[in-house]
Amino acid sequence: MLEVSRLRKVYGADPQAAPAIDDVTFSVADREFVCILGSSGCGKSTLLRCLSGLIPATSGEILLHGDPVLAPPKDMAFVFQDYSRSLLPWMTVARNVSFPLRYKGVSKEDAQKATEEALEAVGLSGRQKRYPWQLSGGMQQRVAIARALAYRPKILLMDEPFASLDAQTRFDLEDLLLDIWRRFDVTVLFITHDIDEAVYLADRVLVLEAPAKVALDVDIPLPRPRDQLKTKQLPEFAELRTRLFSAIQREPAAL
Ligand SMILES: Nc1ncnc2c1ncn2[C@@H]1O[C@H](COP(=O)(O)OP(=O)(O)OP(=O)(O)O)[C@@H](O)[C@H]1O
Repeated sequence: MLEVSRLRKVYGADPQAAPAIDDVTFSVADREFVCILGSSGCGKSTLLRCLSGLIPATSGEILLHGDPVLAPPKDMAFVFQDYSRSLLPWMTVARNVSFPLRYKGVSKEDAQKATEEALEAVGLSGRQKRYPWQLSGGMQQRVAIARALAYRPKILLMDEPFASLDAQTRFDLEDLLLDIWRRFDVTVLFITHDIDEAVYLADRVLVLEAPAKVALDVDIPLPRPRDQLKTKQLPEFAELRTRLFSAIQREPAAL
């Protein structure tokens, strides 16, 4: 369980500066898939960076399984939008996936096994000896996902991981992620500004409004497994999309 209460973040030392996050409270249950939706600049990435322990909050509390998050927790992994900067170009695909495991104290044999399993899960078994720059953008993002998976996280934080990919690759990776989420029993917190993506993936969608306040918390009761065509044709899908779209446009009627 992840619990966020009264979180506030002001960048810099000036206490009068506008907050990037004002007053955010929510919780995420174990194995839940939660999407965070909000317009550009409303504080989504700042929120994720605070949750990951990469930057300190100005005030408020983040608890992961009851423990305060003050630094990146061991059982948390991240996938960011910019895969080209998160993969190390001088390391092979296999090394990119396995190197964080050394810092976790995993033996060489176990790291190799976890790497092979993770690369298989993302459909890249045959590319272990390639370098990231020899792969397409979608494949590079699969490597980043494999690296997160090999780490065996209990919670996966993803910051617009598919935003810079073409539509077909994006749909494929959304389905891959749902499959992985089901198989690996992981909690996922996924940031996006794509309403369809949020509704398609999530159990629950939180809408943030600037400066990062939770404006809406919506359950997504669509049946699983989901299907890119059939799920998106459901009338409930269209209703949820309209409701979230109105909330993002800040139409009071929708809130
Ligand atoms: N390192 C920083 N120093 C100062 N201000 C920052 C910093 N990072 C972000 N901000 C400010 O905090 C606010 C929220 O930014 P953030 O990147 O969290 O928004 P976002 O919702 O993720 O945006 P986008 O969807 O465009 O990525 C913005 O006003 C931004 O200018």
